[in-house]
Amino acid sequence: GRMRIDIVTIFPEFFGVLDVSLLGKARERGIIDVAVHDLRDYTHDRHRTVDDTPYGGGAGMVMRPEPWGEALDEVLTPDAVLIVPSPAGERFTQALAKQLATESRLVFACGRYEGIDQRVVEHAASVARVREVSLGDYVLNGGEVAAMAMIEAVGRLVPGVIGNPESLDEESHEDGLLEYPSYTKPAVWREREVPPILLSGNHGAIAAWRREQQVERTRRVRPDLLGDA
Ligand SMILES: NC(=S)c1ccno1
Repeated sequence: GRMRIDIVTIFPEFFGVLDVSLLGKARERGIIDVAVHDLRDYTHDRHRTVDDTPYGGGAGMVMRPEPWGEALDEVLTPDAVLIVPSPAGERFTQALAKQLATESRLVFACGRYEGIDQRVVEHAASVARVREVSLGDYVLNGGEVAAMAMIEAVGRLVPGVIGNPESLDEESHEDGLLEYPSYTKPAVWREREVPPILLSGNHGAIAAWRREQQVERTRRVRPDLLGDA
C-alpha cells in the first residue's frame, strides 16, 4: 500500500475501530496497511510485565525498555518515522500531518502517561527518525487516544483515501485561518435564515464574505493564529 502504519500498544483492541472507519475503506483498497502489535507479546515473564518503578523515585510507573526494544526491533525500519505521543512532545499541527502523510511508513509507540524509559527513544533514533508529538497541553493516561487522532489526521491526507480531494483544500488551518461557517437546506430553520449572500449566486462576493468570516472567526476564537498577542 501507499502507506504502512504499525502501532505498538498494551491495548491492541483499542485500535479495532480502524477497521470500520474511513480508514477501513483505505485499508480495503490497499492504500493504507495498518498492523497493531501488543507490547506484552514482547515480554517473557509470567505476568507479562511492561512497567516498573522509576529510578530516582516518584509516583507512577515507567515502561521498561526491554519489551519496547524487542517490539521496535521488529517493526521499526530505517525508512520509518517513529511517532511517540507525549505531552512533552512538539505540537501536532495540520502542517505536520501533511508532512507525515507523504511518508511511506509510520510507527506509533503508545506508552503510558508516565512515559517510556528514555533510552528506548534514544536507541530508536539510531535506527530511524523519531518525533515525540503532543496533541495538546493536557494529560491522557496513555498515547492510544492521541495516536488514533494523529492516524486519522494523517490518514485522510494520504492520496486516494478521501474521495473528493478538493474538500481538503478549504479546511480549518489549511490557510492558517479557521474555516468559515457552513449552511445547507432549508433556507430558513427555526426562523433563522441562511446569510442571503450565499443565495445570491455572486461567487466573487461569496468568496469575499467567506474570507471575512474566516478572519473574523479566527480573530475572535484563535488570535494566536493571527500572530496577535
Ligand atoms: N498530550 C498527549 S499527546 C499525551 C499523551 C499522553 N498523555 O498526554
